[in-house]
Amino acid sequence: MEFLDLPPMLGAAGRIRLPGSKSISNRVLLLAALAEGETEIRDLLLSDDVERMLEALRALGVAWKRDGDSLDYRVRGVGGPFPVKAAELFLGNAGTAFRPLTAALALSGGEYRLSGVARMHERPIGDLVDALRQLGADITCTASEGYPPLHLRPATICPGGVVKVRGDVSSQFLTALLMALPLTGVETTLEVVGELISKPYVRITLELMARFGVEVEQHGWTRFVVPGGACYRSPGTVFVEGDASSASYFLAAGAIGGGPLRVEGVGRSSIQGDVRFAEALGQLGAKITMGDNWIEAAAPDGGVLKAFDLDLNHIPDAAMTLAVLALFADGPCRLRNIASWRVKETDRIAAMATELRKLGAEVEEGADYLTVSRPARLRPAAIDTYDDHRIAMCFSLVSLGACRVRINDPRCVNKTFPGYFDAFAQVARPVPVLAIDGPSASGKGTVAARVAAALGWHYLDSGSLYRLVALAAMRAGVPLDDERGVAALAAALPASFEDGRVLLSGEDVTDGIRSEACSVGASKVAVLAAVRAALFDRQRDYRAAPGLVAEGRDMGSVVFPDAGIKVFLTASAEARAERRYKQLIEKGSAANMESLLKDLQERDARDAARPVAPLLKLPDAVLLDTTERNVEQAVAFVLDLVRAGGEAAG
Ligand SMILES: Nc1ncnc2c1ncn2[C@@H]1O[C@H](COP(=O)(O)OP(=O)(O)OP(=O)(O)O)[C@@H](O)[C@H]1O
Ligand SMILES: Nc1ccn([C@H]2C[C@H](O)[C@@H](COP(=O)(O)O)O2)c(=O)n1
Repeated sequence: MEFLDLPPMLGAAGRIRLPGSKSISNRVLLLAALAEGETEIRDLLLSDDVERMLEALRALGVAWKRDGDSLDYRVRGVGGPFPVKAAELFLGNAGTAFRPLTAALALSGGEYRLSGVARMHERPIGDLVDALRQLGADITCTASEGYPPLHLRPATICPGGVVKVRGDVSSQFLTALLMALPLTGVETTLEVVGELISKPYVRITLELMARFGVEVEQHGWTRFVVPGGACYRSPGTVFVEGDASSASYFLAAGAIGGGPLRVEGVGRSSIQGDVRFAEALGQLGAKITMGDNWIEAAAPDGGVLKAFDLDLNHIPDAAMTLAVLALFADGPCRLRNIASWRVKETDRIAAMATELRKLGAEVEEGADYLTVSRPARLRPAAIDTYDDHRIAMCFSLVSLGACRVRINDPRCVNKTFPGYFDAFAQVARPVPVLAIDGPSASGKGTVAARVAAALGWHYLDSGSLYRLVALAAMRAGVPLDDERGVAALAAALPASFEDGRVLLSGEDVTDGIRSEACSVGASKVAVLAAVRAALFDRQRDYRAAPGLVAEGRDMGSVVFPDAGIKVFLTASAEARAERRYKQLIEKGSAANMESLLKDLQERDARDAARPVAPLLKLPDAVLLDTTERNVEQAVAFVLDLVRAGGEAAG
């Protein structure tokens, strides 16, 4: 499974230009296709769901053209029902394509088969099918009644009168009927049965239909009269707003990551309901400012968001972002009236509850609500994303809680925001890491500890972990080449570090792990892949604000490959043996230069030749050879490098 590891972040600020709105893009494409005349669509969203709509339109006889590599498209409308009367359409998991196309095709007098991915076939469409059958449409649910795939056959459509449609499962059913009914040319009334959910999305539909020349008479949220004799006409050019649901992740990042963080492409004049996410964020204490086409968020005074209890029926998609923000609030939070989450890309109530719990949150899940209580400390976790773009995007925010997080299958964001993680990386500042790797006795430990002290950063001596594992194995009588046995010890290593002392099960072993037996043992257990894997997360947990200096053999290559500065610190084998010799003599231990040099060369060879995480100088590491440099000079060199942002050369 592909995954993306996000390190803990220090904060987030900056500006993001949002991709186009998915809801507007797919509605405008369909309206432009059914309209008379050519429509120029600017800033269309480029994503999987929009691709599905574009492919379907082409298969249905609608000519469209992209202007070079831009986000601008020209659609030549067919001025009525689709001209192609037989087609098989695969619509992935795009609800905004599947539902409206079902309605438009049911009224187009052809034979069509519509299918999608497995999850699409679990998402209900029965309410829309029932409504279309009232008009005379011939629709068969080929696998299971009420669910895709669908088979549509030519039928005698009898428009006019009143068509009833349920509005309490998905507002897309009403949207689909509203957009398709002008194809009949006959005035028809839609009556909503049950409480209409996600009303702002219906508002987008009505607003866009009006731009294409069809004004629907609206009676509250229960009756909609689609006029007779009306047909869609191209308005010429349509600009697609930025996606307000996508804006939610960045506004949230500004609120928990300090900010200010500005999103461009949506604002006060937006027709998307999800701009009201900003209002909700304001209720949590975030500082929100807004212009016609932008919104900016910054952390509340005091830095902590207020706990909330909100009805989120009007912003079901952006509400997922609030579920993650509950991890940053000062008390238990409740998200109410979100039953529609159950029939989205996945059962989002169940999925969010499961993933929030992995982070240590206490979550209560109801039919249409979630309550979330943050843990005292977030626990790093691998988040499953259920092929749901919004789960991937909203859980990226966890990294702003001083917590590393793994996002499994991160490409699922392609559904609506293919460049999401690049955009997130533009505004989120990771906790910096300085990685110092090099051979034994090169001076890494001495230099790293001094640099860390000078910067006020944390310090990781990764070699001491391998030394501790070797010591624990020798004490437990586990052979050093017993990979499973040693890895089991490494996974549960009862080690701690206090004021420069190293403790194993509470016993001070600071000097003990520096013995030659432990040095040789460490280099033996370090070749075992399972041991390295067992220590991997433990090392990554050292990354904490304000920064980390990590030293060892694979800090820059494996444990912190995204380290901002990488140093390869070395010295000639003779210089290193001499330093080790002096070190031992000063401690009152016996030492022999010749055997020290031989041991060191053997260990160098073992560290460099092992197949897992071998010691090597990475192309992006700065070489620091200390053969002719003393400790102070080496420390000054590294500090200069940090101050220059890692650009100086060795
Ligand atoms: N540039 C230097 N010049 C002279 N002596 C140095 C220099 N750097 C470190 N030393 C000395 O060399 C000895 C070994 O250094 P240190 O323990 O920091 O190396 P190391 O690379 O961390 O070793 P190991 O990998 O075995 O833990 C120490 O006594 C240290 O004071
Ligand atoms: N990241 C690391 C750190 C250390 N090792 C190995 C290499 C040595 O043989 C042993 C002890 O390390 P030292 O204290 O000398 O730095 O552990 C490693 O493989 N990877």
